[in-house]
Amino acid sequence: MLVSSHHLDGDWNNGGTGPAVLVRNAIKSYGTGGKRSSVLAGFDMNVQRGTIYGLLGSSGCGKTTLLSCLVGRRSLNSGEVLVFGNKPGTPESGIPGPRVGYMPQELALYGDFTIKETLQYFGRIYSLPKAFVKEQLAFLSKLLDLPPSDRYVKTLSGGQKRRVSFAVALFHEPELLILDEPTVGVDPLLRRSIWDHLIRQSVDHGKTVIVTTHYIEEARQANTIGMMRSGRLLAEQSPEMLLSHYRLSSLEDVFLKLCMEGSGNHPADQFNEPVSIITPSDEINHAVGLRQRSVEGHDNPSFDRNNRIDVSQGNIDQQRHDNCPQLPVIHTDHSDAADGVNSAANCNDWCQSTGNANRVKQRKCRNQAASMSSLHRLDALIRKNYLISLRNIGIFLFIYLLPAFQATIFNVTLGHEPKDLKMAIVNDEVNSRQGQICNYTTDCSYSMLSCRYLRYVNKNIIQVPFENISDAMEAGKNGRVWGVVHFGHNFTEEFELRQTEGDSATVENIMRSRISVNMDSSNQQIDVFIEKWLMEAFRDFLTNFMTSCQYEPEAGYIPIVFLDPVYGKKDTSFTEFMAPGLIISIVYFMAVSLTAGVFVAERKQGLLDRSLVAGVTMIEILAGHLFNMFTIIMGQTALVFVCMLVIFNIPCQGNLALAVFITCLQGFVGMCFGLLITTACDDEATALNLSQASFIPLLVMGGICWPIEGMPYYLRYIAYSMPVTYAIESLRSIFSRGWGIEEVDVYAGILISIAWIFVLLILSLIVVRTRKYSN
Ligand SMILES: Nc1ncnc2c1ncn2[C@@H]1O[C@H](COP(=O)(O)OP(=O)(O)OP(=O)(O)O)[C@@H](O)[C@H]1O
Repeated sequence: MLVSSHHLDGDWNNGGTGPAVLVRNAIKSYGTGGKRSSVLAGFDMNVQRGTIYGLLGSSGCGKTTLLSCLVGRRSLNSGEVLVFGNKPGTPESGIPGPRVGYMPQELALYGDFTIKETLQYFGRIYSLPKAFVKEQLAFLSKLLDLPPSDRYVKTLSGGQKRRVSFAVALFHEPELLILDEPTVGVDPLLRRSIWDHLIRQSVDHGKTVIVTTHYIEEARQANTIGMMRSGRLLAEQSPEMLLSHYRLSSLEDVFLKLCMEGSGNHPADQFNEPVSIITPSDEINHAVGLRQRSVEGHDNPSFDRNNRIDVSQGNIDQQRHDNCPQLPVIHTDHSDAADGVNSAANCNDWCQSTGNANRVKQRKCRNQAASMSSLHRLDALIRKNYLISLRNIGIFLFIYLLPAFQATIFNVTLGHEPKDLKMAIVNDEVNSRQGQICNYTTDCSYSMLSCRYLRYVNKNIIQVPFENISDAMEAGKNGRVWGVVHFGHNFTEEFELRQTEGDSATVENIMRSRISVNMDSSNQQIDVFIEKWLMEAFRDFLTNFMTSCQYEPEAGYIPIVFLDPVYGKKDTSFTEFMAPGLIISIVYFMAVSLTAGVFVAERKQGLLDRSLVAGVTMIEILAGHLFNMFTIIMGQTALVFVCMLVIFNIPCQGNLALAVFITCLQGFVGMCFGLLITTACDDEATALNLSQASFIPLLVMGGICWPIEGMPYYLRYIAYSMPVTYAIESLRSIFSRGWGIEEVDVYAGILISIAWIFVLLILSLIVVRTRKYSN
């Protein structure tokens, strides 16, 4: 193969003379079983420090896959990747982290940020000083011809967005730049400017650059070119050597020739000797000239800003900088962040001890130390989340107010008595054909008692008189009335006989003294209400009649009486029964869907990959979201309680603070469940579907709208194993019984909610640790 003569066991720790990146026999495939597709098939690569490496290959040959393995976002199936002598992803490698600047192929920017805010976000992630951020912003704006920094990213053209994306990769001046097609959509002048910058970064500052490009000819400006096909390296040499060896004038022709020579499987192994440099185009002349001038000094004022400092200290500083991250790292069993801090602290000590660090080097050391701080990154993430919320203030307010709005809808619509229910009344006691009308008596006379009874029927029932039972039944069948109430011809006489006969009343007498009702029982709730009202009407009628006859009012009524309730009040409304369940379910489900949606949206927006490569851990990203969600849940809970208790007067007999606490806990349970969904799902739709799928089972089985005692026994076990069930019982006990935390029904809800939070968090962490996330 046409390769330069570096060895696998390069001198990694001799002050930075070993290869920056080394890949050996890399194998990577996607999918499993029959769907398995091989992307890297024994790929080798050797990138020297302080050089530019142009990686060329046809679309889909695995370039992006390789780069994602270099930045620690993916891992190989087998083979070895070493970056600065360490495996990416290990704490000692510093990658992901500030040592690498990554420009992914996707834009990986927040549309809602301005250019300035985008760079400020990364400034915070890397803990860069404000003055440096400002300086870099001005410098990169000029270099990359960026639009005004207060322009929102979403309003930029495709090319402008790519330049902003490029600026992000360059921003913290990393040791290793990994750029996936940085010059796509960039005009030729700007492209030259970008390459000039890359060359200066490599020559003057010893930065290593790996760049993929589809513009094969622009790769002539690289020190080394790696030509790749079908997951293998066809050649790895300087562009000049490639051109001269094949005696061709363009790299494109070389690539074609290489592909044809061995169909990508038999690289030109025969060639190993250096050959004379051919520089046929102006571009190459320019590039070579630039490299030359860069070594000697500077000719481009736009780069003099901080390069002068580095050039003066050139090699010494570079060696120190290279050494920094390779200082011994204290290995602990703590988190990545802790390891990172140790590593950074060692570096910082070393840098300070030299006593010779110039401004730039001090900054780098400081950056490296501080950027490892998890708190800084968390701060950056939390600010970013709030900024995004503010940028979408309409949606944000909607989210904040939605639970209160839902609670309002619940109170306005549910639990009220149905009104204007038509009932057919067939009263054969009153012969209207003969001009008879109801005689409403109030004394003790047994006269037209049917009419007297009907006066006590609840006003929510509209009495519709019918001549005969068949017409009334027909109206019932047609849905014009909810039922038929029928009094026989001699209802009053039969009723009187039954009263006087008492226990000796005959069956015929009993049958004829009844008020018979046929209900349309298709609507259970209406059926229950009408039945209740007709029964109540009879009780009131009888009480009135007995009183007027100076009998004991309750003498003729069924001998069961409901006295004052132990807890609550008589006729507790359905609204009051449902309120605790509703409060919990609203807060819980808002938390589930918000958390599930927000993180997947973050992945979709694209900055996730970039943040992760910058050294932000998945746990920090999740913690940032949880912090933002926490404030939202607190606000939502407060608004729901105000709505329920103050506006709609739902009574709370117990400790309000305890009720709010349990509700907030349930919000956190929902948040953790959302977190689990979000960590397990790859796309927004699946995450939202999953969160919605959990809605109905919880609603019907959590005891929100139906008592758990009404469920089959086997279902009760499932119901009680749900996260909301005990909390709803707790809240109900506080609301209607006024119970405190000493009661088992109340503290069970608290303890079980806390247990759920832990279980869901641990499951989420397990998923996070076992998965690699990408946009
Ligand atoms: N997550 C994935 N799951 C399955 N296949 C994938 C995945 N990512 C990439 N691939 C496949 O792997 C192959 C290599 O993809 P990769 O993105 O690395 O190519 P590339 O060389 O960067 O292409 P381009 O130049 O067009 O960006 C492609 O066939 C692609 O479809």
